Amino acid sequence: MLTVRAPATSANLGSGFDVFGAALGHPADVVRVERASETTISVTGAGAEFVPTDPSENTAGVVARELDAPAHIRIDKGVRPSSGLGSSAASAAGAAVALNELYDRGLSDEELVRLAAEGEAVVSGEAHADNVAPSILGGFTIVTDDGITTMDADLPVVVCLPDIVVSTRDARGVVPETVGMDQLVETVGNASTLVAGMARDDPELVGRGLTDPVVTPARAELVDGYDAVTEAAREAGATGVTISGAGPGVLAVCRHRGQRRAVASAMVGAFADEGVDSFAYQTEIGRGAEIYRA
Ligand SMILES: Nc1ncnc2c1ncn2[C@@H]1O[C@H](COP(=O)(O)OP(=O)(O)O)[C@@H](O)[C@H]1O
Ligand SMILES: N[C@@H](CCOP(=O)(O)O)C(=O)O
Repeated sequence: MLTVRAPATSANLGSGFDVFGAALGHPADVVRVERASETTISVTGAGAEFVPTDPSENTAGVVARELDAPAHIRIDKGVRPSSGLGSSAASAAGAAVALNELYDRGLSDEELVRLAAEGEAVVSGEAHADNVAPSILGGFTIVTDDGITTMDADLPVVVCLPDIVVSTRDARGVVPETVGMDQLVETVGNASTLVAGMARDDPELVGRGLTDPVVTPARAELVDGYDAVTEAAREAGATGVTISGAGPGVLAVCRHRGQRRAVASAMVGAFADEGVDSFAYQTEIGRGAEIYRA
């Protein structure tokens, strides 16, 4: 038996649609694997009732199939499904790391990310790796067709999770198919600012770089109260705010750790004013998947 803790992640970070991602200190999925002749899956924890146990529909089961590594897989969900916090990716990442170790396959980090992305494809319809990369590698990640760049980053964040469901598949449906040159220039500028901010652990630059004129405005329509929550977080001191992944989670970058409480409370309060219950994680950019032997 082998246990892996695979963290939640926040993809896109506004200006880096389908490219940027960051591991969060918490929450996380815990994936336990045991060799078996056939793969079985059991799921407990947050939103377990919404997670399929058929291996061909579960991201962890698809990873086991792709790696030809049958196992009894037990998933304890810390990351609520359809949250924008990479829930399905955390299980895929945890399974990839765990089964690679259990079966001694010796895959490289990059191979593990590609394998976990295949698991993700069962949910979103395509193999995007911007959640599985940070869940496996930790820190801030940049995923392109040419490879993965990782960066350690020390940044306090709040992620507020409203009690509404937005599936990644639906949220991909509202993304505009074309962009104008002005929007392209603005996005490149903001993405560059964000990367410089990550390299310097500078919350002002990262906050500025979170702004995106294309994807986030389209998706904000799916998140009740998004504008009010953004304004409240900024008033409480956040340097920048955006939708986490495909939503409905909302991510705010803070200047220092001590500020997270006020930002979290402002965001929860603003959602409540719109009649939406929510929970805020006060966290930071964190480590990638970790193996525990039991
Ligand atoms: N191991 C898994 N953990 C969570 N969700 C899973 C898993 N396998 C399949 N799913 C499906 O993935 C969907 C959630 O994924 P997604 O929409 O990408 O949300 P998130 O933003 O939280 O990743 C749900 O419909 C769920 O049934
Ligand atoms: N780049 C993807 C990321 C989806 O993240 P999730 O946490 O909502 O699964 C997208 O924006 O569609």
